[in-house]
Amino acid sequence: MASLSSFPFTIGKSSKNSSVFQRPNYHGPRSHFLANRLSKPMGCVSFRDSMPGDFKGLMHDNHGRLFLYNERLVSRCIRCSSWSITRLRAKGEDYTEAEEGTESEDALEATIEKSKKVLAKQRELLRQIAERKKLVSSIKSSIINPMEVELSSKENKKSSSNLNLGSSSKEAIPEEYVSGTLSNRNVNSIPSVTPENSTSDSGEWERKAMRGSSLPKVSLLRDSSKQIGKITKTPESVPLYFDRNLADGKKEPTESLWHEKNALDKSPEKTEEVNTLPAFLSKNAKFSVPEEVEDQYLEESVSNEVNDEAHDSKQDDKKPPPAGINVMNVILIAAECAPWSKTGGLGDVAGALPKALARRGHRVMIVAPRYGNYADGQDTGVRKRYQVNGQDIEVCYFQAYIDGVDFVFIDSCVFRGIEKNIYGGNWLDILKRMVLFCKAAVEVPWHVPCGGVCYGDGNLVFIANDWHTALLPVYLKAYYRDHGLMQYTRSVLVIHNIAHQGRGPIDDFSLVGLPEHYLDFFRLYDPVGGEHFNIFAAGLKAADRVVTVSHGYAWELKTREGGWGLHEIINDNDWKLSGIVNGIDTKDWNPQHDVYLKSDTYTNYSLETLQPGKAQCKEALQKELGLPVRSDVPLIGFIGRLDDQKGVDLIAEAVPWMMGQDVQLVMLGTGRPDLEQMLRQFQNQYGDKVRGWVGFSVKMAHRITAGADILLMPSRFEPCGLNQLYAMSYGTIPVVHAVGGLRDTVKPFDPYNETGFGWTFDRAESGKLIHSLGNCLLTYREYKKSWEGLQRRGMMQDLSWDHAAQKYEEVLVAAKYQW
Ligand SMILES: Nc1ncnc2c1ncn2[C@@H]1O[C@H](COP(=O)(O)OP(=O)(O)O[C@H]2O[C@H](CO)[C@@H](O)[C@H](O)[C@H]2O)[C@@H](O)[C@H]1O
Repeated sequence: MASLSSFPFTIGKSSKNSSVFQRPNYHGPRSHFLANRLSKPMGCVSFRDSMPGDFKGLMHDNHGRLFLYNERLVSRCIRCSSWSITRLRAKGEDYTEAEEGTESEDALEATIEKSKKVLAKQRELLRQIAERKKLVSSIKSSIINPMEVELSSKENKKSSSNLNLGSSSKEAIPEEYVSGTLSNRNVNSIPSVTPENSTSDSGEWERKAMRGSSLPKVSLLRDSSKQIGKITKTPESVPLYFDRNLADGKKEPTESLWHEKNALDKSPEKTEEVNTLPAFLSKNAKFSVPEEVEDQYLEESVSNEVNDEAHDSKQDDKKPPPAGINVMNVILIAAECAPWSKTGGLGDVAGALPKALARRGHRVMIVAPRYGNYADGQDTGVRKRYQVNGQDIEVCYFQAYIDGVDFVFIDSCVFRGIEKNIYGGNWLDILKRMVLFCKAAVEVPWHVPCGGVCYGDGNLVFIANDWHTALLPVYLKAYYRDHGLMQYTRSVLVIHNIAHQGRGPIDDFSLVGLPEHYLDFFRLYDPVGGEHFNIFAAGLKAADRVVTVSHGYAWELKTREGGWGLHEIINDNDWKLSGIVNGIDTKDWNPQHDVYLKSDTYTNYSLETLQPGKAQCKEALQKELGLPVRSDVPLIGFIGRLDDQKGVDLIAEAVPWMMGQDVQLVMLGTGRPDLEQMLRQFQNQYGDKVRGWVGFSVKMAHRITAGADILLMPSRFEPCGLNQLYAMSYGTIPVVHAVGGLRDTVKPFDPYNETGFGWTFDRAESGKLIHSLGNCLLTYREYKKSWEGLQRRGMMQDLSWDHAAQKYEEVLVAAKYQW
């Protein structure tokens, strides 16, 4: 750290406006409870985006505790993590008394000296604690050993009677424990796993513990009497709940089924009350925290700090994660998550963004409903009950750790069996499902141990998605932050599609279980709906930050046409809105590895094998769909929901023209019955040229993307659009309406400079579509080199989530420091 004396400043009086930067300086028990939920020291902290302009370029040490910037000394209270800022005075600078006080130069120097001593003492104390922790750790390992030793070999029996402290105890430890090979073989027999066993930073040990799925889930909670979430059964011992009604084929939870199922849920033998905090729905719930819980958090926090200190030297030679000092705990919640549940782009994003954030070093969880009996995910044994419209509904939590991400699936009778129709049922059914989901999701960081440890609320940010989960930021605020809890937890709401808002009559407010004064968050008037209840509106107001999925759409949302009645709220909250273009999951959507191209004469291909590979896929697609197998005919594809948004009617209007061309057209989609019928009709009418596949088939979507030459996306509006991104990465040329994310991502072809990725048209009209498609077909037929150039440029783009994840991180950090 830069020495204080090397700076040309002396300490002056605290700046009057410093309070704007200060978190409340609590020192009572509650505040420690909260402060310690900051989980671990934040490391060095940059305020770039969150501090006012004059704080840019903050200088700081490596542990986030003391910073010097311009004329201010910024320090962080180690006990409660609050910040304080002290104005420094430049040497020789003359301040008036009224402004800066009258401290003498000597007194100020003395203060600096005193601060230095305090810091040195703190360091020394931390060092000592680290030493002791190491000692305790080695004692614990020695205690574990004898149990294993008895099981494994008589030879090592000696060691159990020979427990020594410090280095000598190491001799008693069989080699396998020291080298760490134990975890692969006998992990179930370890009575407890503690952070002290780890050799890396606390974030890392949490992740490592999570990988060992066979570890007893509660073993990391040190003292069962102090556990926050007491789990009384191991996952294996909890019977899976099987709903006969659903097995019998009753799929959609109707109003009566809703009641019926809850009656089942209430059966005493199935109910397993979990003693957890906070339980805001319990009648006796009080927003207070028992002493012992606070103690535990205090202990854990100190332990984390100590571990961090102790491991500093080891970390030095490790490559830090890209997120560096900005590493956070992130919980993304979404109504769908690919590959388990998907009706469109939201599922793709929920399945991929968390992984990209995890690659940057964040601890990331995705929470989604458990619609089916997913093979992935173990029952954590945690049971909770929530009130929804006067009914008491039980949920349980399943958990899996995949690709560095914790997947938590919320299981309840109201979600089960609707994986093919996740937004099915009437408005009230859907609303109740989302209320239940959001109430359960906001408590996940308290109840669901991932790798043995709950996320807690420190350094935590929720990412909610679309109206289905827009209640979460509201619950976070109403149930917690308004009561002084979860003060350091933030929420970000992502707009994937503003056209769906969760609208209902104003009376529906009574269903969401919020205090009366929250009605104004939901109340909205617009000429279409009149005065109504609007969930998206409430989420936009309550969230700390709002993201939408492209820059173009961020702009459109603020217009009367693009905001769908919410433009005024969005304009009012413009300061917290960012546009971030989606990425694609390059594991799933990659022509080189695509699993759906490995059979039925399809083939994987790359930039190097583009021509033969794509030609083979085209031939395979034509065969599979029963179209004439011809390599010279341009094959045009469309994939998407059959509704107004996707501009299917524009394609319909263009079909007669298209059929006059030598082309083939393949359309895959599901949605509005009249549009589905239209697809069937085209196929009947133009059997040798058109195939209309009505249904949802991920396999066909991949195969069309690979086998088609051209992808049509005449969307009337498109927040981002993923199909054009998939198409470009498969060497398929997009022809799109230049709107929202389509305009952002498809740079029009410039034949003079041989740049661009496809064709765009500027108005959602069939004539414009025909014009662009005509130029595209001409290039396909007459300018083979240009065509190949278009394909190659598209494939060479980095469309992965990594770039977008970095942008999300900036938003998360901005939210974190927003007070
Ligand atoms: N019948 C079918 N069979 C198989 N797969 C099908 C299918 N119909 C659609 N799909 C798949 O669903 C996804 C649709 O993604 P989009 O981005 O086009 O859609 P959507 O409008 O749902 O999402 C909203 O959210 C996303 C994510 O932010 C935004 O990109 C988008 O603009 C916004 O409207 C793609 O993976 C596509 O292949």
